[in-house]
Amino acid sequence: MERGKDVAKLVYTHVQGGQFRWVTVSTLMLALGTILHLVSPSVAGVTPNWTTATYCVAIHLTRPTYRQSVGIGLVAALINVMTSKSAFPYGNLFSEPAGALTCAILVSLLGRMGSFKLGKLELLPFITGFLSTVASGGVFVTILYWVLGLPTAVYVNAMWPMVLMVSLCNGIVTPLLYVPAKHLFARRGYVTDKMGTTDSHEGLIITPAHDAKISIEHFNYYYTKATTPAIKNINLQVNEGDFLVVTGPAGCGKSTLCMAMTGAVPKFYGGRMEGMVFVNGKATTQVEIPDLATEIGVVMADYDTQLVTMTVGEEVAFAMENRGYSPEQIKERSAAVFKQVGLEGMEERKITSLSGGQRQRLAIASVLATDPSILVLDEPTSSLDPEGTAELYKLVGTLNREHGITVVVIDHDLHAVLPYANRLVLMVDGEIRSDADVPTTLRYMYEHDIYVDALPSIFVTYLRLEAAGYTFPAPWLSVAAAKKGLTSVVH
Ligand SMILES: Nc1ncnc2c1ncn2[C@@H]1O[C@H](COP(=O)(O)OP(=O)(O)OP(=O)(O)O)[C@@H](O)[C@H]1O
Repeated sequence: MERGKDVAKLVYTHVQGGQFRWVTVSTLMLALGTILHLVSPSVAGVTPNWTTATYCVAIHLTRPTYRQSVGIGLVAALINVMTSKSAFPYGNLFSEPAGALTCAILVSLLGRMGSFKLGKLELLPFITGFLSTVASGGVFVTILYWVLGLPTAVYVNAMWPMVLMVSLCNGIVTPLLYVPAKHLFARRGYVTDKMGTTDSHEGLIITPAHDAKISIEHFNYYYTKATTPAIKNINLQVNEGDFLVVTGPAGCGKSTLCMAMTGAVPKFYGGRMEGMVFVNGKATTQVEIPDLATEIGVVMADYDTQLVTMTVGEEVAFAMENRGYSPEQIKERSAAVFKQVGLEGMEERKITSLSGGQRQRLAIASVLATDPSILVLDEPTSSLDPEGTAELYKLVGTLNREHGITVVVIDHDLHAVLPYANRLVLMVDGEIRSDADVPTTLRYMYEHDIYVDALPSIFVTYLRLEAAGYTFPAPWLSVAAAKKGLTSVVH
């Protein structure tokens, strides 16, 4: 274990696609393999085993675990069984997992021994393409020999030579597929140009400098392939009980900051991160995204995409089932959460029959189900009408004040949310320009002419009257505050 790592010097690079990268890449490669398998002609009865060649490429590029590799092999086997014209294709169910496992073992063992190169040519895809096909073909013909009771002479003199010929073909086609696939996926950010450059913070002890619910320290972030950072040197602490609003012009980095709080930046989006984001004292690079979700619940602007079941009750239960709650716990917690968000009695309703505002509440209920202490809402009102917006923020304000949930809201539309906020952060071009109480940041925006369109008109009126020489006991963030202020002047 390394101790005392300076957070300002931490760097973490990650490839895009996170923990599901191997699924994406192997699915695309197997789809290509299936097409090639269906269209490629055979020369003198010999054709490459395209399925094996394509999953070898996927395993090379993403380096899945042995178990994941066997899974890739099983998917390949099912494709082969379904597309095969052979009388007994079921041997594939054993042969393809064996081929995929052989490839994974070779990539892992030989990869550790360094790069095998002949000039610029990488030899590893040739070796794995050949030997994985020997393994998979060998298992396949051996099963065929046993099941069909074929003569040993046929097995030795016809089947094995055929396996070796196909393996040789695969030794040639695997590198031919590997090179363009590597460049293509690297261009999309799914694999790094140099395999093995993904950093790991495993084993490091990384501690926050601040005792906050969320502590963002010396944080810079570059999206994959970006040359300029989307987030620049951010230091921000969200304290327990805060209702923090983050605002700023389009493209200033608000959503990126929000995703960094959930660990999705950089663990899902990939890219390069400097510094650290801590949630409840844990470095986000050292916690898996689903584990972080029990501490920090996130509702996105397109909240409908977060709803995956048919009924309201199932939606909230689903979140808890995934976290291993017992049926009794699910019942008890569901009732509490529906009460919190004001959806009691709607458990049996179809989600499609709910209004936009109700679906938004349901999305909040399902993230609250696992009892996170922090709630992050990224532009939650973008598809709500003014009434729905007001109701939503009333609910979030109650969750904050009465249930002690720390809240971070990202929004353009400030007038509805600010009456509940205790802090307002202004971001411009990836940087924080103001982090203060609400009136101070609003005044900063007005005086520096930054994003003034978002200023609540009541506050602008207050500032104009103040500039004209009137003084009021408190700034105006609501009509009620303005009435109070005006009354104090008149009387
Ligand atoms: N997946 C991505 N890949 C590459 N660049 C991205 C990606 N998402 C955002 N960016 C870039 O990062 C910068 C910050 O974007 P972000 O979405 O965080 O801003 P925002 O303030 O939330 O914008 P908006 O208010 O329009 O939602 C922008 O320049 C954007 O183009």
